[in-house]
Amino acid sequence: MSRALGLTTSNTGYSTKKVQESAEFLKSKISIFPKIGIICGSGLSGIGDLVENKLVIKYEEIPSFVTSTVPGHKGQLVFGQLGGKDVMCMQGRFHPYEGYEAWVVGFPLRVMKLLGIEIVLITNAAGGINEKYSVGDFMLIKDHISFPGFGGFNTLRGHNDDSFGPRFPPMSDAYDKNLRQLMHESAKEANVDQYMRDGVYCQVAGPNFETIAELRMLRTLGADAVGMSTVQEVVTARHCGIRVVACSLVTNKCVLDYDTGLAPNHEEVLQTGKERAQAMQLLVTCFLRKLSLS
Ligand SMILES: O=P(O)(O)O[C@@H]1C[C@H](O)[C@@H](CO)O1
Ligand code: HPA
Repeated sequence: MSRALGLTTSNTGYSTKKVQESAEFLKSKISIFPKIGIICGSGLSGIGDLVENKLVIKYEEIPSFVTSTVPGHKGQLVFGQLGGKDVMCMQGRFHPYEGYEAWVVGFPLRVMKLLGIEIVLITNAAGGINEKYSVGDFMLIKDHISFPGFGGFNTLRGHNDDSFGPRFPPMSDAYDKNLRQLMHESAKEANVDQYMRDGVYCQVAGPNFETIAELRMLRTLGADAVGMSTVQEVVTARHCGIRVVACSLVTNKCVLDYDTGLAPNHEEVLQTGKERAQAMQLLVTCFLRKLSLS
């Protein structure tokens, strides 16, 4: 708070009390406490459908949770087992373009932290900028560029709760090296390594898809794929010490040339998700099987 001028910060961001209320509610419903969180991207909610011995909790039942408004995002938490591990799976995420503040988008990660989650596996649908990428490829995220973040739309903006993490957390180690290595090994085992890329994910605010000039700029800046999510989740997770592994499904090729007549659309994104659902599920399941927890 800036009291000297009689001012207060306009947005204090996370309310620890609200995070605790959500976590307490969930603790009252579950009997097994998973160490792994999963976030399903657009069209990828099938990962959550595979969870065994499911306990499903709708977002609207959870205190202080908002709802998913985007087709392809079911808006529910699934607790159970996948790949032999206890997991907590978000079937549906929150995006800035839905009108949610950045801290609201990151909120579930703080709830995960209070529930004891140590690793989060994040998936998303993204447009392929790198010309070597094909529709249906997976891109293991090695780093990110956040346009909303540069613009001040940062999940950590406002009051810092030191009990979660430091005011100025590093992001140079955002994507865990060992988990990425394990994901590559899992891709080999799942026989999908021929589709596996390593790349830089760029988050834009959306909801419109990018112009050709914007995409050319992103390509020049080193982005391999572009999407409208993930970064607020990653930053919130890393701030409170949750390890992150994140994988994009390239659902469409970005249109980088004029006069092609091509235009991306959400139906195409969901369709690719459907077509590659099984491969993604296999990859995730293999990864979970190989993962050893402390
Ligand atoms: O939630 P993700 O990032 O997987 O969804 C992407 C970005 C937009 O929400 C949508 C565009 O089709 O897919
Ligand atoms: N741009 C931004 N977000 C996306 C895209 C895209 O081309 N495809 C899926 N999500």
